[in-house]
Amino acid sequence: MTFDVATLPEPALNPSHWESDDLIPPDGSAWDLLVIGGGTAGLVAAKTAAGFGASVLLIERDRIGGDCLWTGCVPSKALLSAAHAAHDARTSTRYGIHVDGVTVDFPAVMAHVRRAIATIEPTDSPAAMRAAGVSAAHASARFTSPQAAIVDGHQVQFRQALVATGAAPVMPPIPGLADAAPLTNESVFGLTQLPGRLLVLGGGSIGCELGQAFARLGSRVRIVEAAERLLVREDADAAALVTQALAGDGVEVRTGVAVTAVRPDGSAWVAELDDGTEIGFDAVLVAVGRRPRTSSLGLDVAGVELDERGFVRVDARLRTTNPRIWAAGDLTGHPQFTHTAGVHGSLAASNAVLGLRRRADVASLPRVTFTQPEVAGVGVSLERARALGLTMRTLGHVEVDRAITEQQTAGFSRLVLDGKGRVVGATIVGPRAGESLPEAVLAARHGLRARDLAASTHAYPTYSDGLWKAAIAQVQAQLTGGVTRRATQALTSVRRLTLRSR
Ligand SMILES: Cc1cc2nc3c(=O)[nH]c(=O)nc-3n(C[C@H](O)[C@H](O)[C@H](O)COP(=O)(O)OP(=O)(O)OC[C@H]3O[C@@H](n4cnc5c(N)ncnc54)[C@H](O)[C@@H]3O)c2cc1C
Ligand SMILES: NC(=O)c1ccc[n+]([C@@H]2O[C@H](COP(=O)([O-])OP(=O)(O)OC[C@H]3O[C@@H](n4cnc5c(N)ncnc54)[C@H](O)[C@@H]3O)[C@@H](O)[C@H]2O)c1
Repeated sequence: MTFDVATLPEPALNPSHWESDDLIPPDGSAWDLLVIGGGTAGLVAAKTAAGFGASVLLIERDRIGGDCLWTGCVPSKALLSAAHAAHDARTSTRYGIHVDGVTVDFPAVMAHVRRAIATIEPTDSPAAMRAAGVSAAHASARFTSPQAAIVDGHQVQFRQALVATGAAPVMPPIPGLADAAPLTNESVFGLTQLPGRLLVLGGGSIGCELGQAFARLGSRVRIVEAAERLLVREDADAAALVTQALAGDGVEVRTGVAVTAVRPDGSAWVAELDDGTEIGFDAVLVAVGRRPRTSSLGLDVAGVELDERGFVRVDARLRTTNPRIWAAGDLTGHPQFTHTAGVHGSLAASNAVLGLRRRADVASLPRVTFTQPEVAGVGVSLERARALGLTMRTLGHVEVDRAITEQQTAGFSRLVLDGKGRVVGATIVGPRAGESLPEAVLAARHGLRARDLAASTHAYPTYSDGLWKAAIAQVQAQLTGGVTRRATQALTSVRRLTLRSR
């Protein structure tokens, strides 16, 4: 079986030819800020700098909007929403609602995915950039010196520059894999037919999200993950709940094994695993991580060093080893999220243009994996909390009334607290967990304590009750232990005596 992996077909979705602005800066000599890469980091940086009155030239070689808009967050979340709708229809019997004959119209699902992209695209478009005061050019850029780059054959001088060229999917060197035309995030959203049997290499965020999406849309999905478990960056018990949900979706999860070779099998393919087993498949999606896009940029000529993993080396203020060049987003080695790219792009631009010395936040960056159940986390993980001897409060969602009313109790809310009771981490697993996370992010960022969360009334019945109840449990534990307990008991006795004597 062969899949027609076209690039996104609608003209509105393929604005690969757009008019470039003039490459000559307004003062005729040098741009205040040259931004290379028009993904989230570059876009936010360019708009921020232009907002401060800087002359800004943004260079993008493909589509403005980058991975998030075209091949990442937006299409994956749109695909997941369709898949979850199919799942809800199939499983509504538990609420006494019977839906017969759920069918998936895959081309219509993909049209929904493209509509989501097309609706968001105008906010990131070249026109939007111009409206924000940014000059944008459709070209590749390469540094030719620490203060100049070549763009479309033209030398461009800059006072400062920001590199934001993102990351690309890693392709493992498995013999025979290339012959099977492996899908990546760059091609999977161009599928026009649902794969019958989909093999997914990698059980990280992409593997779990897209593995679940395709399974719920009707593919027979197998995920092969080299590590001992899925979602290695999340708490083990959170990952276990996702593994359980995937099994419920019919996904076969194989961990601790690796594919050693791929060979053809008629019109399909077979993957050979290092435990001696084999998996037959029609299409394979590779999601084993992403490598920074740093080649062909002339970074060496510009004096910009890479770290030992190949990411652009930046200091806490996002300055590279060339003091005139900054970097933000997926190519820096910071967690690869759109919100990180945006916040760091803005921060790097502010530091560059205004000469500020703001430092990038790395301790309270949120993470959300949009499977069902959703997994949301910030700060210190369970494993690290144990190693550091920190306090943890975990509340199972069997105690959250909203979860009970929705029959979605397979989840939990966890707070990690330091010795002073300050929130230093949180993990939430359950429906819309990412929507309950921000208060934990706020707490971790501003040193709030469990008692601050406990003292803030949460609406009933919401999923945020989970975190609230965990905070209350912590406060109650403090009140019923040691000195505090003796003090409250003494107060109660005094009050009792006072009232008796009246
Ligand atoms: C399937 C998938 C799902 C994801 N889901 C989420 C999610 O739900 N939430 C989340 O927070 N994150 C998600 N991410 C991660 C998120 O997409 C990235 O972290 C984010 O897009 C990084 O932005 P960036 O600006 O660093 O890079 P990019 O978006 O990759 O932008 C870099 C741009 O630079 C351009 N470029 C490269 N080289 C040159 C050159 N030499 N000259 C000119 N231009 C150049 C590229 O064409 C590209 O447009 C997802 C990623 C994937 C793959
Ligand atoms: N919801 C989100 O925010 C979201 C969604 C998707 C992607 N992303 C971002 O994109 C990045 C890349 O995603 P990803 O899933 O490709 O990477 P990842 O790092 O999250 O996971 C890759 C997985 O592949 C495994 N692996 C490596 N080599 C392998 C091999 N040869 N065979 C089998 N397994 C192998 C690794 O052990 C790891 O678990 C993520 O780090 C994340 O930051 C975010």
